[in-house]
Amino acid sequence: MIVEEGKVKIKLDRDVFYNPRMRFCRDLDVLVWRVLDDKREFLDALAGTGVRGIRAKVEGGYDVVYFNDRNPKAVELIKENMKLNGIEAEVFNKDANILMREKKFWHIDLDPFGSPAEFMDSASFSVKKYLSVTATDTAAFCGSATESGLRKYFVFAEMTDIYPEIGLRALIGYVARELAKYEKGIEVLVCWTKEHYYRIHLKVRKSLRASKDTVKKLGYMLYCPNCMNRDFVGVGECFERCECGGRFRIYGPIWLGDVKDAEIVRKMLEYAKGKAEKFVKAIAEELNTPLAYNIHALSKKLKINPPKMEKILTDLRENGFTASRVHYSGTVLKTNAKIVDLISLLNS
Ligand SMILES: C[S@@+](CC[C@H](N)C(=O)[O-])C[C@H]1O[C@@H](n2cnc3c(N)ncnc32)[C@H](O)[C@@H]1O
Repeated sequence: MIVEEGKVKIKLDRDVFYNPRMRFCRDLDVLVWRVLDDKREFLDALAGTGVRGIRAKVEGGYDVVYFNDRNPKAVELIKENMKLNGIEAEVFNKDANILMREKKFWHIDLDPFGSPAEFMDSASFSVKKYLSVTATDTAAFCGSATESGLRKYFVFAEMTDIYPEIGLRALIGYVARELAKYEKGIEVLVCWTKEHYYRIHLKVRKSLRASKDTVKKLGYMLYCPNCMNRDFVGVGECFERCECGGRFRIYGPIWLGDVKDAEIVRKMLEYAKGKAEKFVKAIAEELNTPLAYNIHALSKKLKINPPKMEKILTDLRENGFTASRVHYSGTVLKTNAKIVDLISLLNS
């Protein structure tokens, strides 16, 4: 069977993984790859059918693409798919960790089954400029599988009303920590969460300065289960009890820095169409702050009917606060307002 995706054709095989549900993710990836300015080479490290690498070459504008998969059947299929799309590239049949230890790559794409953990050390060693990572074990990052998050990533989280925000930032924070071991720092170009996965695109810079700056952007969310208050502190910072008297829970480490490069997202919008345009617009309009609230969860706690999102956003802005929607939920907003200010607006 052959499927069409974007501008490419992909032959499928029942012994090689291909998920049609990730097509939208790959459509967004193509937008990112198109707007990067320094495209030297791209490693599709866990390639499956080769769809990502083929789209990186045909639609993303990469001259040199490498493919790798340890499944020999995937390697055969990648070669057939390269022919089908008229492209030439080197295809490796190795354990991705070995390949990334043997050779350094400009742009590495990691699209594993579930967790990226087993590949992060070698990818961090190898990567020179760009790193794209998928994680589908969202439960470990967002707090619904707390023990697994601790074991795999040394991230402690529990479920809160803004678990997608915390999960995505926990993944970025984890990848940043892995890179920092090799004196590499990051900037987040763009990232998103949708359905069952997180996807992050990072610019990597190798320098002591960059890695020091990156580590300074790691920290924790303080969350009071009693009153739903939340705050953020850097590593080593002191905190006190919540104003309500409740004891804070500490979730993290998570990334507290920006979650997008506005210029990259603006350029992505120039090419985005239809569903992708709507999604990228939502990312563009979202504030960079980690301070987010789920208005429905908060309204339930206050025993009031949740207001229309547009109304509460307007109220916040009219009262001098920043406010935006988020790309991953219709009931979550971001703002610089403290919970007491938000509650007083919700109650007014
Ligand atoms: C989720 S699939 C990749 C899907 C593909 N990137 C796509 O967009 O359709 C993960 C792939 O990684 C391969 N894989 C798993 N562990 C690996 C390893 N240690 N080294 C190399 N390939 C590996 C599997 O054979 C599988 O094809």
